[in-house]
Parts: sequence; C-alpha cells; structure tokens
Amino acid sequence: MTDRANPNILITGTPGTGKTSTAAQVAALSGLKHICVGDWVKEHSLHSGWDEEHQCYLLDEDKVCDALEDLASEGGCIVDHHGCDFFPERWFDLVVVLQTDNTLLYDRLAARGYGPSKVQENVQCEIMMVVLEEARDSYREEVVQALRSDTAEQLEANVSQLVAWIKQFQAQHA
Ligand SMILES: Nc1ncnc2c1ncn2[C@@H]1O[C@H](COP(=O)(O)OP(=O)(O)OP(=O)(O)O)[C@@H](O)[C@H]1O
Repeated sequence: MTDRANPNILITGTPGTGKTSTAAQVAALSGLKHICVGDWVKEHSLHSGWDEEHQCYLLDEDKVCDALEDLASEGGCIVDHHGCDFFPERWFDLVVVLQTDNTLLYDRLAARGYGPSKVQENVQCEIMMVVLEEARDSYREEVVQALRSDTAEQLEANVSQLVAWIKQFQAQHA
C-alpha cells in the first residue's frame, strides 16, 4: 500500500475523449494538481524535435519521467496523457481510460480542425481500444478503470466519481 496522503491519478485515452476536460474539473474540485503532459513537454522542452508527419512534438519519455518524478513521488497529481506505457507503474493509484463512441469522436476531432488522416488514425485507435489495452498491459488490473465519455452528463458523472474516489483515498491515508 502506498504511503502517499494524496493519490496520483492517470487520465488517459485516445485524443478527444475528454482527458483534459475531466482532469481540469477533478483538479479544480479536489485541489489536486493537473499535469497535462503535452503542455509540460512544450513548456519544459521535454521533446526531441518536431514530428512533421503527426504535427506534434516528439515526446522524450525519459525527460518527461525525470521531470515529473518529484511531483509524482509527493502525490496529489492528476496526469493527463494519451499514452500510458512509459510512466513508472508505482506512480499511479488509479488509471482511468476514457472511451468515446467512434462517431462522436470523429465529430469532435473534425471540429478541432484535424485533417482527415489524423482524424481517421485516432478513430481507428479508439475502435481498436489501443489505449485500454496499453493500460491493461502496463498496470495492475484493479488499478485500471474504463469510463465512457460520450456526453456532458457522463463527463459530469465521471468527475463526481473521481472526486469521491479521491476523498475516500484521503480518508484511508490520513
Ligand atoms: N464527455 C464529453 N461529452 C461531450 N463533449 C466532450 C466530452 N469530453 C470532452 N468533450 C469535448 O471534446 C473536446 C475534446 O476534449 P478534451 O480536450 O478534454 O479531450 P482530450 O482527450 O484531452 O484531447 P487531447 O488528447 O487531444 O488533449 C472538447 O471540445 C470537449 O469540450
């Protein structure tokens, strides 16, 4: 059992499933720190250049883990990222995988201005449940939880559930 007073939660899922929306609200309501890995990579230059094909920075996994180690060890982090297999397993008390209906996800990504191939690649990733599989391969079964994120009501319910889970963790580790 962890000796952290506050839990670390990883919120993962295909781009567009609602990680940042969920993590930001959970952080605001719980007082935990929201770490959007994509933003950290840009702000702290934790990358090894620009990926022209995918139009994003090439994340340097070792640099990201080194940069987050102290915060994660302390606890109280809500980490938001579309991948999950390179973080140390010991960091997370709960790994949430958000899932969205393919048609809804298509519309969300297209509304963002993603090009057809990027939309298709991400929708395919969701259909194949790539991130859920990655989470199940990387963390203990009891730590991984899949949550639907199709509607605003589900977003709200997921946030409430996670805030309640955090309070329970804090009470058990006080
Ligand atoms: N459960 C939901 N119901 C309806 N709309 C949602 C839901 N979750 C997120 N959205 C909307 O979908 C879009 C993408 O959400 P968000 O940026 O939180 O996703 P993300 O998974 O963090 O994406 P990325 O990995 O690219 O950062 C936003 O416009 C957001 O308002």
